[in-house]
Amino acid sequence: MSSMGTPANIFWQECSVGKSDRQKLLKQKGCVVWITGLSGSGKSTLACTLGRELHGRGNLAYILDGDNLRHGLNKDLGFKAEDRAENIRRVGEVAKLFADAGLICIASLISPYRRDRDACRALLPDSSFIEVFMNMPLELCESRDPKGLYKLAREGKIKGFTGIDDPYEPPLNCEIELSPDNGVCPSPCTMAGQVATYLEEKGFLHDE
Ligand SMILES: Nc1ncnc2c1ncn2[C@@H]1O[C@H](COP(=O)(O)OS(=O)(=O)O)[C@@H](OP(=O)(O)O)[C@H]1O
Ligand SMILES: Nc1ncnc2c1ncn2[C@@H]1O[C@H](COP(=O)(O)OP(=O)(O)O)[C@@H](O)[C@H]1O
Repeated sequence: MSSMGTPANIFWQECSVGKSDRQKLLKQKGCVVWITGLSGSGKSTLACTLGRELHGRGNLAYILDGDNLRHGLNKDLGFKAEDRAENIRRVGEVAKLFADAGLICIASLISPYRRDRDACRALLPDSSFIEVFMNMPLELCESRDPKGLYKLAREGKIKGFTGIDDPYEPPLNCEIELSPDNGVCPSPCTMAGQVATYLEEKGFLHDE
């Protein structure tokens, strides 16, 4: 069996209830909000705050958080480039299913490689993959260090830590870039509001 392309002797099964029917039911359009950035840049905080904001507006959203998925679906994966690529590929496929279900899927992962993120983008229909770049300086992320992982990485106790001795490739053409304003990081509510406004303006929060 090949790991690429369409497997032999496998046929696509169509069903009578489709994505547009589900979107009408939910009164919204399925999409993927993909939050990328360094550890400690605020990805999970933004994902949760945005999830809460959308819930308050009556929209159905679901969060796929890298840390959480590594407890189950991706528990067999580590942090080598191939493992990160497989991690992102699986989450991209799951996110695609959630979007097809009609949900606003919020994926929050470091996803350090541009190629892996672009492969996820290519899975989604036009403009329904919204890449949000948490463009926070390494010094800020490291000063937060809520899990103590930067400290361990600096001490050489974790090898291949993103931003320390492993790469992070910033997006070249993301839909939304969030960064400090005059050296101050905007509040989670402000940033979630900015993403929600984008979704509203692009028509994802309604079905018409
Ligand atoms: N080596 C190394 N590099 C980066 N991060 C590490 C590493 N080891 C463990 N962790 C913890 O794993 C969380 C990142 O998981 P992700 O699935 O988002 O990573 S990736 O997208 O596959 O790169 C990440 O969570 P966040 O801090 O929320 O980003 C870390 O807590
Ligand atoms: N906008 C923000 N302003 C101030 N502190 C923040 C903000 N967003 C997140 N934080 C704090 O920074 C730390 C890392 O945030 P987190 O969401 O866990 O980042 P990530 O998921 O990217 O690792 C946490 O302690 C969190 O409370």
